[in-house]
Amino acid sequence: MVKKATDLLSRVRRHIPDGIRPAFTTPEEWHQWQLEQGRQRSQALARENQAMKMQRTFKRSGIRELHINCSFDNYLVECEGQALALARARKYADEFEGNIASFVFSGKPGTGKNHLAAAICNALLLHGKSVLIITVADIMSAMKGTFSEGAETTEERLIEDLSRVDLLVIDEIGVQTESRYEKVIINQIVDRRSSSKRPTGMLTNLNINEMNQLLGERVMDRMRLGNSLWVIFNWDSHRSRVTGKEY
Ligand SMILES: Nc1ncnc2c1ncn2[C@@H]1O[C@H](COP(=O)(O)OP(=O)(O)OP(=O)(O)O)[C@@H](O)[C@H]1O
Repeated sequence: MVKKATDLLSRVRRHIPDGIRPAFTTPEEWHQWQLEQGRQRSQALARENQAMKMQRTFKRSGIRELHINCSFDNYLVECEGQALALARARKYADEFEGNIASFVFSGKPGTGKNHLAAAICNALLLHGKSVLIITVADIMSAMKGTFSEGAETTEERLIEDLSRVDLLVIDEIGVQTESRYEKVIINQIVDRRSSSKRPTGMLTNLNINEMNQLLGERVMDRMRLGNSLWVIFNWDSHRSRVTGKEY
């Protein structure tokens, strides 16, 4: 078997142009290469299954329609704050691999918090990561749905699913009326994600003190793990200029 593989490899090698380095040169390297390919394929499949499950549960994929084409390149910079927010978001995406740092984008409506969060997620998707941007309201209605008769999933499984996405961005923190259940669920998600070294993004109109008050010190402390990113979006809303046809 090894001899056959060696013969085949030496025949193949004769046809490889000079200067091209093959992925494997010995039967052992070939075997390792095949194992690695298999591992990558099964990871891709698991990711795809998870994305489909998310789509079924939340009735949509990781990024909402309006933000599906948001990128770093189509974020307009007209003030220093925007330039800094853009640079920091871009750096966050570049340094995502193996990083446990979470981020909080806080500030006025329409300033591009979702835009830059979607740009981060779109960049990560290109690198095969799983992402989900979801509002607190959507999380809560999915959670409440698990209590109804014949529900496909359980509260525990839903929390587990939300904890496994490579980057989960929770939007509209502080929009809902404050409820104890909501606080407990966010606490559990952030806790589980941080203990499995997965970062969480948060988008909010609240300031840091209000976030501390709403979510509690436990959650906010976990959000500060590692080299976490906090950006304040304090310029004017861009919404009146959106036509829906720009990208
Ligand atoms: N600097 C910008 N360049 C280009 N488009 C922008 C910029 N800022 C915001 N937008 C666009 O304006 C719209 C509103 O922005 P976005 O949804 O990111 O706001 P937000 O800060 O998340 O607001 P809210 O707090 O109300 O959820 C989006 O369509 C977004 O793509």
